Amino acid sequence: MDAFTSTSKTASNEGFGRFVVEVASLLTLVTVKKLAVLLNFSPAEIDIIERDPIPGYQFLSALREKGFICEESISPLIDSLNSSDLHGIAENVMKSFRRNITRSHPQRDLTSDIQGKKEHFLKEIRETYEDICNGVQPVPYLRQRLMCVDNVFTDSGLEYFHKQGGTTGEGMWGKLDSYNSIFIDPRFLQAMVFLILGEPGYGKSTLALQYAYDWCKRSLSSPLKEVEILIFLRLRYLKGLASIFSAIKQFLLPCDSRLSESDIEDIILNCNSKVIVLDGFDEYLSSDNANSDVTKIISRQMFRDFRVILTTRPSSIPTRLSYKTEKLRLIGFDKQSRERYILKAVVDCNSEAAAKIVQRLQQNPVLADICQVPLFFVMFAHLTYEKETSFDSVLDSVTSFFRYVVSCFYEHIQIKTGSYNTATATSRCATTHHQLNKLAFESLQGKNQRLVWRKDTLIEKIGKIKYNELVEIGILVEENVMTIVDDPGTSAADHIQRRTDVTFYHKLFCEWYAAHYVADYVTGPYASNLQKFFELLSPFSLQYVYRIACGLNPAAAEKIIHYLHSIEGGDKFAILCILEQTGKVDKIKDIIRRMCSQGIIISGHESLLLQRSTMQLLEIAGRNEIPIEYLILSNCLQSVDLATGSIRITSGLALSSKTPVSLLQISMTNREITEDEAIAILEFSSMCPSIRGLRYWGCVPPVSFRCGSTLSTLKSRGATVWWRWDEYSPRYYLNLQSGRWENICDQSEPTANDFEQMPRGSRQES
Ligand SMILES: Nc1ncnc2c1ncn2[C@@H]1O[C@H](COP(=O)(O)OP(=O)(O)OP(=O)(O)O)[C@@H](O)[C@H]1O
Repeated sequence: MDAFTSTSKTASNEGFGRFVVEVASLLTLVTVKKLAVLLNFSPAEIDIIERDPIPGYQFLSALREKGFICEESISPLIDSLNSSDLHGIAENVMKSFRRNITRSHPQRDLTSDIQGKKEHFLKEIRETYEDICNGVQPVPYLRQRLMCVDNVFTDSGLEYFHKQGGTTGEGMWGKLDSYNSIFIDPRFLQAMVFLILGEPGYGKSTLALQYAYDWCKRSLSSPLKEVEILIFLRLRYLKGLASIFSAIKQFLLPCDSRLSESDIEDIILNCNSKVIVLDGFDEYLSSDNANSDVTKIISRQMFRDFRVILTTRPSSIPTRLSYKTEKLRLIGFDKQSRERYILKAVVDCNSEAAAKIVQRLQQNPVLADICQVPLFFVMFAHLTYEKETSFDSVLDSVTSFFRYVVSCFYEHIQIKTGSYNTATATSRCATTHHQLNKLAFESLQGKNQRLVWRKDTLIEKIGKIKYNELVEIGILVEENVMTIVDDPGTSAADHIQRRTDVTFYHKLFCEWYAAHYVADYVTGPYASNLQKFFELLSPFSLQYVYRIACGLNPAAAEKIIHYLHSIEGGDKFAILCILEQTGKVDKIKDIIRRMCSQGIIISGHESLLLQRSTMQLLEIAGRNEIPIEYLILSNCLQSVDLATGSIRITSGLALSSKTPVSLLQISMTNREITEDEAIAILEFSSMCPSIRGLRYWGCVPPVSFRCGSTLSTLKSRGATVWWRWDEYSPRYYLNLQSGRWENICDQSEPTANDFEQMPRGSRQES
């Protein structure tokens, strides 16, 4: 029994009765009928209400009988008023409830019963989590088919950063068995803060929600069943809120909860095992000041006995993190995760239907790479299943994928409303959204990202028609939120207010519209100081904005790629942008030439998409006879196939011997190279007419090579073969006559002992 029920049984009915009478006068017949339908009243029940001389009273009595309202809570009534956009009435109902019920419970002393309050608090936050967990929408327009996170969540792989270099920040990523490992793996016994990183759409919020679900349901398989309290907060809503207790009250408790912020503080102090999940630091960045509670929590100046899970994009890591922080990252969906997702969330275990979806994905390798990103894959899988048609083969870039997805949304809604024809679907989808594009761009700027708007403000900016359309499609999502108004002079009854806020279905949709703005702006008449313009949006935090802008407009691509090429670390990114342009590279040949002249690296740590894009860049270079100064294959060698003249890298992609590379470097610091591999690489190099140099780095090649014809081919071409352990060790070159290594300084041959003594184990990449 909780603190409220223990006293409410003795509470006078008077207060509640007065409340019912007051509220009955606020509810007209039209309102009552609307609410009754929302609350699933039967036609017969509605008929009785309609016939009553005071329908509001009859309706409230029925609500009371059905248990929808009682002295403890009137949430269903408030929620249905809010979802009918009757916010004014909802507020007045709340005021009446507070006025009458509080007055009729003068003896209610919550502080005297902390245990009761705790139970009540846990019950209330569990209910909130249940609502959120049951509202997962894999595709925006499928609102009628909300799913429970547990029915879609696929444990796709979490890696943790294993520190090796003390304070130097060196280390390696290793895979964890499951998302629950952070609570049970002995390596994390001391860890108090878990920083979970993930690129856009990689599933940070979904994972955070799954933790909330496991705790809420006390899932038997979850270590969270032992945890007494779990606080789950989405940081984007906490902007401007300094107090965590205020945030908990505002976002986790029902609007009519009688627990105060200080109650919450007491309850939390009195809990034993505690976890707090803070989702989306990247959307909170601007509020990251030393005085905010969130900052204090993640730096462990507050809630020290909490285990903290913080999710963010890799480009937005908090500066004030506790030294007891473990870094983890989400790695996206591999083939197995994708298949598991389809079976679990799309086809209801129908393996034949699942195979069809997988087959469609495999038909297009670029699409398969894009679908490493769970957000994209999930939309692909559901749309493919829904539409029963193959995805068009022109889906060869993120831009074309997004364009297709958005057009599916429009098409769907038109079919639903009976207004569908291909022409209108396409033209409505292609309609320019200048205001929305601008708003999206501005909302992503700098550290002041702002991804939630008030409904009225947004309507004012983009117009009611467009607004309604985007809400109907599901690209914009309305949310009822409770706010606490602390302005001087605010009466107690007005302290808590409700309003409708709006956000994008997913941040990537905001980036999609912002990309349109970028593409238009940089090719428009006002594009004078582009450097300054680009600095407004960091390309590294918002890669999709730039990639999509390139895909939308080749002229914009030219400018963006020029800019990326001029900034540190922009080259790799520029490759992704180049590939968004679906093959037309004439205008950027000079940039490709410059990139190739500076050398290209393919690393095993990179995403499959980046590897594929880099490979495509090499192909473009080959087709256009652009020489590549050097190519480093770093920790990504899989095998060498001499029959086809190719090197296969770990992602499964192949490098052809026709690639016009001058110097090839094989860096292997993650494992030893075998003798057969080293010889095969040498033979591969002899097959590449352009190769003038081969370098082995960080590995121990064979003592000698006995492949006379290969060596003489290389010699006749004037090629040199080098070997070096690391930048501090001696450099050896291969005598192409004898097939033996010689020290470059004194021509001495390394002894067998020298080879033996080479340190083994993982080292830093060159
Ligand atoms: N592990 C998963 N299991 C099932 N679905 C997932 C998973 N991860 C992501 N998804 C799907 O991808 C969508 C996007 O994921 P989510 O919003 O969690 O990404 P995010 O990393 O938080 O993105 P962002 O950084 O852009 O906010 C989800 O709505 C969900 O449909």
